[in-house]
Amino acid sequence: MQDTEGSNARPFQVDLGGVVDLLGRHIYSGAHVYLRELLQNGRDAIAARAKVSGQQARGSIEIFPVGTIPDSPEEFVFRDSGQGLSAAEAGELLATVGRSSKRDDVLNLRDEDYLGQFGIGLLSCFMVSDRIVVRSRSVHGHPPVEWTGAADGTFSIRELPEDEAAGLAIGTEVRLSPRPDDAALLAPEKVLRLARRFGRYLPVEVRVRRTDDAWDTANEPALFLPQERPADERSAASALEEFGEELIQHRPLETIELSVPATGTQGVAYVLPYAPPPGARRSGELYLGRMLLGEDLSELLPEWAHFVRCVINTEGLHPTASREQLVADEALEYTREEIGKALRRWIVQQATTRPARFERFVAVHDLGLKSMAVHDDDLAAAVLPWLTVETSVGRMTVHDYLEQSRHVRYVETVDEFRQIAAVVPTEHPVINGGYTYESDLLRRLPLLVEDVTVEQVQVGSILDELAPPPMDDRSSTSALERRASAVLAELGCEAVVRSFRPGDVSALHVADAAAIRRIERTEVRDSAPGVWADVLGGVEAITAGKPGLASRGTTARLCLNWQNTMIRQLSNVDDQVVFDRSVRLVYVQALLAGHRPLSKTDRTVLTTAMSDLIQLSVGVAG
Ligand SMILES: Nc1ncnc2c1ncn2[C@@H]1O[C@H](COP(=O)(O)OP(=O)(O)OP(=O)(O)O)[C@@H](O)[C@H]1O
Repeated sequence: MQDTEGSNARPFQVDLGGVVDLLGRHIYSGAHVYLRELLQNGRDAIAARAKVSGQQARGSIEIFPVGTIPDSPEEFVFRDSGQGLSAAEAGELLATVGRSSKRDDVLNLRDEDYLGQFGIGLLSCFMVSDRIVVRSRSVHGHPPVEWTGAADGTFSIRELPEDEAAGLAIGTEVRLSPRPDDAALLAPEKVLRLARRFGRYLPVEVRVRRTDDAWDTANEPALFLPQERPADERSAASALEEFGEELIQHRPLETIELSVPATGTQGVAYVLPYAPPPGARRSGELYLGRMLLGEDLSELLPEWAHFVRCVINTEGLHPTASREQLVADEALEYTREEIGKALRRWIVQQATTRPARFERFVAVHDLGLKSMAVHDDDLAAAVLPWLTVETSVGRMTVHDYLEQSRHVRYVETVDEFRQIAAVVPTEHPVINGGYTYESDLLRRLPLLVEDVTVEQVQVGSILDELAPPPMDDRSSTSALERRASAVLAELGCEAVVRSFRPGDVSALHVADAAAIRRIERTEVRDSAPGVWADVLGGVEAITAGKPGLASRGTTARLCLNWQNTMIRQLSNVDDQVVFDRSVRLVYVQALLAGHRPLSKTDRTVLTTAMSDLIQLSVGVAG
């Protein structure tokens, strides 16, 4: 192995301009983070001073945006009352990229009392200024010091004579002279906004100087943390609710407290009073050591937690170098799981102890709850009874359905449901399992609720449940079936006659999933040109050629209702043209009643049949 300590060993050279460019373009989301990094250094220095003195003094940060210092209007000044730096510390810490006093370099761990750890934060000031001047007076009594760093990669240090350091209290002052293009980022309004955004919950006082020599305070109580709420329970609850209202711009439906002590994570989840759009991000506010880390909580919240907006502070999780995300480590995974458990616990508890309020919650977040319940048996068992389903006798909760019948019948698709919903006997309603997650949940019902059986109903079998016409009428109905089937053959449909309620439904168009797919293929093939039509034709040929996939049994059926007066009259029509056109109209009407879109052929059938019938009746009348 080569001896790196030999005479050939040389230190790495760092191109400061390149590093700053790297920070600005690839690590930080923008130059505005310079203020966050300064706030964080100030906060850490104040924490370090409190450790040294053993006192819990609050400490303060004062920011003078550009234009607020009368004799130096071009300058931006940031002051903290932290522990300060000696000349030796400034030389070592401020000018060494990657050197931090806040990390255990052996274990490479962040000291949890501090936010910094990477030793790059101060460099972010070079994104807005070509020069950084740090003046500092150490709590340890060292002489005051001035460190000046330049964007060209050079720095100088000098001890400040007391007359020059007059007015420099214990702590550190950072002076920036913004480049003209970046001056707006250091102007009073912007600075106050950034100070509030990143630092409003910091445990140190943060004040921003105004042009009229007054101060604005950036701090606000972190009401999402229990220790910062008013002592009396009522005011605490209403303060928390108001806080949520400001966050989500609506009155939250419910408020859920979150706490994961092992990672020092605490906060609040507000239940949204509206269903978020599908694919909405899990957003909110995430603070690390009470400083804003970001607004995207997708790493910290379980995937299904779309129905809440959270404000969370963590002391124990680790930031990435950008300080805008969390490191995906075990601690993060553990915290996400614990938050997931807390949300689930809340749901289960609400379902069992506060049914009325829970019903309100379910009404808004039905879909979100279904998506959660699909992967979680405990949750599913608790919430399923409260979820609503569409049945052939109207919308109802699963609980109400089970009150009527412990045998659950459902169809797999919305199409199938529409075909048969009108004719299913009311005493055995069928559930529409075609909506997202519904069939999955229904299939698992017997595992979750005692004494329940589930049956997936095929539309064909519903047809079989319908009564055949009375024996006495069989010769008429058989003839009707034969004649109507002949008319419908070219439409890929077969006629059957049954007797069912309600009598005003003249016919049902019944096709199971395979038949519907075949019909759709045919429709697309007929309207698609060239290659695509050939491909679909090929599929047709394959399914027709293989016994297992044979299109026999995938034929759609038109089920004529013998209880319907018009159908009975139809069986007496001798005129073949009138019969033909009428059957076609009944067919299209049944398609429309089943909410099936009309294909080009169907539309032609409809218009031709209508105009023929009109001509015939005009002829009869004339
Ligand atoms: N205001 C300050 N008061 C006292 N020491 C400071 C101050 N600002 C910076 N330092 C010292 O300089 C070191 C380097 O600071 P820098 O902001 O570059 O990195 P960091 O805060 O350690 O880590 P990070 O990159 O995560 O912010 C700090 O670790 C700290 O010891």
